[in-house]
Amino acid sequence: MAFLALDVGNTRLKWALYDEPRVGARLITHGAQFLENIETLDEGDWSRLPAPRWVLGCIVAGDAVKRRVEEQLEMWDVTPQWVVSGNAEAGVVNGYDHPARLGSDRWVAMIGARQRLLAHGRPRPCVVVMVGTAVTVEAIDTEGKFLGGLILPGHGIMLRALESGTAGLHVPTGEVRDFPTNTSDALTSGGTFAIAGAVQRMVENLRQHCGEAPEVFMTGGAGWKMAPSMSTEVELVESLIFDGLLHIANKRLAVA
Ligand SMILES: Nc1ncnc2c1ncn2[C@@H]1O[C@H](COP(=O)(O)OP(=O)(O)O)[C@@H](O)[C@H]1O
Ligand SMILES: CC(C)(COP(=O)(O)O)[C@@H](O)C(=O)NCCC(=O)O
Ligand SMILES: [K+]
Repeated sequence: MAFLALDVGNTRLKWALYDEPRVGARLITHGAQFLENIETLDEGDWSRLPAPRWVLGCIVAGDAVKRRVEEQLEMWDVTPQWVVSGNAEAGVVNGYDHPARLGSDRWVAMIGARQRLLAHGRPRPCVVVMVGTAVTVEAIDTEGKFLGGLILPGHGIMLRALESGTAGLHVPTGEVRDFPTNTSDALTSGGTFAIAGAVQRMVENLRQHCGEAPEVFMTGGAGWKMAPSMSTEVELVESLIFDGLLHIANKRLAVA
């Protein structure tokens, strides 16, 4: 019986259909839509899918978007479940001041990352970077406690902020250069190294805290653009949120 996993961010809805709500389930098909095109899903991408028996997702895009997604899901006889960040799940302990206020995408990605880390062998500290509309950089210690994380603007927001706040920064996208010598390259490199620098700092903070170099996972729609410019080794895992959702589904749904 099929399981639909959803990740609704501030720019795009990402979806993945699996044959079961279980770790190691087979991916049947997947896709993404920009939020402005959500209304096309029921008659478009989703129209020929086998009907899912379960839908589990994380959403950070607000209630209006959530209602629009739920309207599309009415094509099937299924009630979606949305993850709320909790105090602890799948071996990750939430150190946020108010655990439920942590973005559920961040929580789910950390659960996916921790499981992947444990599958690699001995527990280690890890940093989880998500490069989407915003960029988040999370720190998890050796025991699986989420110590805290950074939120910074993504590439697009950084560029739009500079464009709207200045007279002379309206230029095409440039290249990432160590020493940029034109405005386009200066802007593109500035944004990229702002993110890379934040990650490097968090890696150092966590290494100092835990006494061991962390493993670094990167995900998100713009992760592939960031990964080559990182100063530390990163593992790019596009499916981190879906991996986390499968883990949660495995516990909540597979036994039912
Ligand atoms: N096909 C694409 N077209 C435009 N931007 C893309 C595309 N794929 C990835 N991106 C980049 O990824 C970001 C969105 O990534 P995503 O992980 O979907 O964000 P969110 O989870 O916040 O919705 C955009 O801001 C853009 O920089
Ligand atoms: C930080 C975020 C805006 C990231 O959103 P995204 O880039 O994935 O669209 C989102 O996780 C969010 O709204 N979080 C709630 C506040 C918090 O995590 O502290
Ligand atoms: K996201």
